[in-house]
Amino acid sequence: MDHFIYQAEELYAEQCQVAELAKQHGTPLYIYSRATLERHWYAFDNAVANHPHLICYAVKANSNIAVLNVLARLGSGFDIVSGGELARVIEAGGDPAKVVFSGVGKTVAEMELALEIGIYCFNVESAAELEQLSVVAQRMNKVAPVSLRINPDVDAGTHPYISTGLKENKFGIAMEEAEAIFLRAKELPCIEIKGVDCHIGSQLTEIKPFLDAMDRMLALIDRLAELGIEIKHFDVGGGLGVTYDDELPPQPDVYAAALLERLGGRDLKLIFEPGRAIAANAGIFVTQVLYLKENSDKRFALVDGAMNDLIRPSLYSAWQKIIPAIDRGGETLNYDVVGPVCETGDFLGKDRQLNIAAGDYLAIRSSGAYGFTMASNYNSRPRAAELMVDGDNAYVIREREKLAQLWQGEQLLP
Ligand SMILES: Cc1ncc(COP(=O)(O)O)c(C=O)c1O
Ligand SMILES: N[C@@H](CCCC[NH3+])C(=O)O
Repeated sequence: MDHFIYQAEELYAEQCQVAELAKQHGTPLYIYSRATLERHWYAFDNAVANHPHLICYAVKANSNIAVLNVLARLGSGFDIVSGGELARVIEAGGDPAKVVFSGVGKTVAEMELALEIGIYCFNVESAAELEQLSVVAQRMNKVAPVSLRINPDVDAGTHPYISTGLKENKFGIAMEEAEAIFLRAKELPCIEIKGVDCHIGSQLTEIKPFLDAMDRMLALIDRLAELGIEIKHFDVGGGLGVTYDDELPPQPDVYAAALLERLGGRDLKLIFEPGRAIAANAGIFVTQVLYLKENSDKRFALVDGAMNDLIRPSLYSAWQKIIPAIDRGGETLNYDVVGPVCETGDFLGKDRQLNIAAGDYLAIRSSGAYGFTMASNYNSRPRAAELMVDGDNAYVIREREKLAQLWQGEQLLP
């Protein structure tokens, strides 16, 4: 069920009219739906209800503390990749005992913070990181719970920039080295082996690469058992895709059922790290048309939102649906929807059929994940405001940045 639908010609976010919210709060503006976030989270949790599991929402997708808090209230765990994300989880009321810490470049300070707070486990991505973590844990008189992230070398069939499970990618430990590094981990007194993990890429729309990865990981788990290394959990990572256009990715229940079948009777807790599948279609990005302009044979809609607010189209040539907040009906024209940033690559969508006039509001759909979290202040543009709707209430969950925040922390020379 979609919570961003038209009632007559007006687009609604749950029971709030989008154009009204835009008028009231200004644009550019992110709007998230609480009901959608919750429904998406439960889709994962219910899919594995009969098996020991933990759903660790990938904070990088959308890290607003109100979003994290909504999920924490459901009992969600969190997948983090920095000390900053850990701090957000704590601020949002998340349970550190349900946090997994991924990432190829954890610093000593981040390790210390996570050990101090007491997280569920570190997803260690190299032999060097394991040694560093062991030193830090020993110094702090703590035991670091770890999983080793293994690179299963499967082709996720997604955009090269968001594919992570191939040998040539920087992520994880090569399968050939896995056993040796596990044996080393077993020797280290301040390291406790908990599990294995993998994450092969993002926006996967087929189940096969997940199953290929799982087969390789389960074979590894069996080999480790022969070496006397007991694996308690298997973290399958995130990566399940969403519908931006006409993709038909497997739903979480179908995906989970396939994984559970492959798991056989193994006594392994399953951890999932979904980001996009929970947040993307729980959000829209709203922008106002400033000007319409025609150059030779091209028509442009210049809007007040830009690549600094939503970089996916510019960075990955990602396609996201663009719809009017109030549908005028009638004849449409072909537009490139572009922002005010001084880059040719600053566009939100190309070749879109729209019937619009200056002043109209447009909603860019599927913007709840990797939208605001990838925003910047490029061109000294204050970052957008964020709202969360909950039924017929809308809450400001992040104020629009003020101009003075642009140079906060900067200093003139004496
Ligand atoms: C280790 C890890 N886990 C989870 C995710 C979340 O991925 P997605 O948003 O595709 O579910 C990512 C990002 O791709 C990741 O790198
Ligand atoms: N930022 C990417 C996803 C990257 C996933 C990070 N591991 C996107 O917007 O599609």
